[in-house]
Amino acid sequence: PKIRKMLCSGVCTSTVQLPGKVAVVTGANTGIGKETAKELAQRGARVYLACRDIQKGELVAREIQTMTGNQQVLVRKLDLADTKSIRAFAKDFLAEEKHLHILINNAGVMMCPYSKTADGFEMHMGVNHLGHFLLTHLLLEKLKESAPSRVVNVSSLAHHLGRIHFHNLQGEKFYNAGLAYCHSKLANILFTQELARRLKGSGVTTYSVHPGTVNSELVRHSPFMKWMWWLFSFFIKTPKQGAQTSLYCAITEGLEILNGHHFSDCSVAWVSAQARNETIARRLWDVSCDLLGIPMD
Ligand SMILES: NC(=O)c1ccc[n+]([C@@H]2O[C@H](COP(=O)([O-])OP(=O)(O)OC[C@H]3O[C@@H](n4cnc5c(N)ncnc54)[C@H](OP(=O)(O)O)[C@@H]3O)[C@@H](O)[C@H]2O)c1
Repeated sequence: PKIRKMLCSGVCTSTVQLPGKVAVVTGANTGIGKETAKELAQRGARVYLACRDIQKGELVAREIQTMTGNQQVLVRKLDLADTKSIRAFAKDFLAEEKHLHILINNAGVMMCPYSKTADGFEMHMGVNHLGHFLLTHLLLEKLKESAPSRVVNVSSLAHHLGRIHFHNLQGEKFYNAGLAYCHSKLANILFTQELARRLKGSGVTTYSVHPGTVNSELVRHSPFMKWMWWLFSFFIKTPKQGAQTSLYCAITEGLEILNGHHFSDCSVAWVSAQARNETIARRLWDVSCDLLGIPMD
């Protein structure tokens, strides 16, 4: 238990309550996203579970409603591997809701065999980075109108192994499933830093997080990783523990001065040299806009 406590530190101790606040959590039907949504609902927020599988989402929404007594837990369809679905989600959300105070870009895929999204993007880059990039762009005005508001991008320690190869962003030339995940998690941090720079003074702040090594379904595509997760399951975080840093960045008072920073175990964490490179962050922003057909400013 002592080793586990040491490895699984970082608890969000904030007592902030969230009545009247609106939150969206992507990939909220399982793992870290589900626990993050539960924590937000527990504090009284209206929480949208943005899931690609509505049935799974409804089951979880009922579970959270029963556990927290908060009936304002809603499920909406969002498939980040399809820009049409992202646009439809945003359109309906904007029509339905007056505010958005917390956006948690949590959903993710890891170590998929080479495959493409509906729009032809490599799956890791498409879902983990481009999907959330577009979603955030579409919801940005609402976040600004609702300020103070926050965007939390769930990245990973694995970003240290990532590189942004602009000539091979779609990974077609030399595909490695493990590295493809790392590249997309690096993109999450670069996106956060560029977004923070662009949002300065708007009242919207943004953070990237490493949730820790968490026992979840993320390793579903890799039998080896599944076995490793099983072997070390006693030492790694539970999804509830994994949700703490996202929650910390979403609700902790006074965190605005750390706009754009990366967090792990509810503290500021070190990022790789490439993740600190402003030129790469700006170029990735422009390339992402170009790929998604978003006008560049
Ligand atoms: N677990 C770890 O050790 C760890 C470490 C570092 C970072 N992270 C990050 O933490 C985040 C959450 O991961 P997790 O561990 O909770 O994994 P998980 O249990 O596999 O949950 C991932 C969530 O993302 C959803 N998702 C996948 N593809 C999607 C798509 N195309 N559209 C919409 N939703 C989609 C999944 O939906 P379905 O259930 O429908 O597939 C699921 O709800 C990820 O960004 C991951 O990279 C995890």
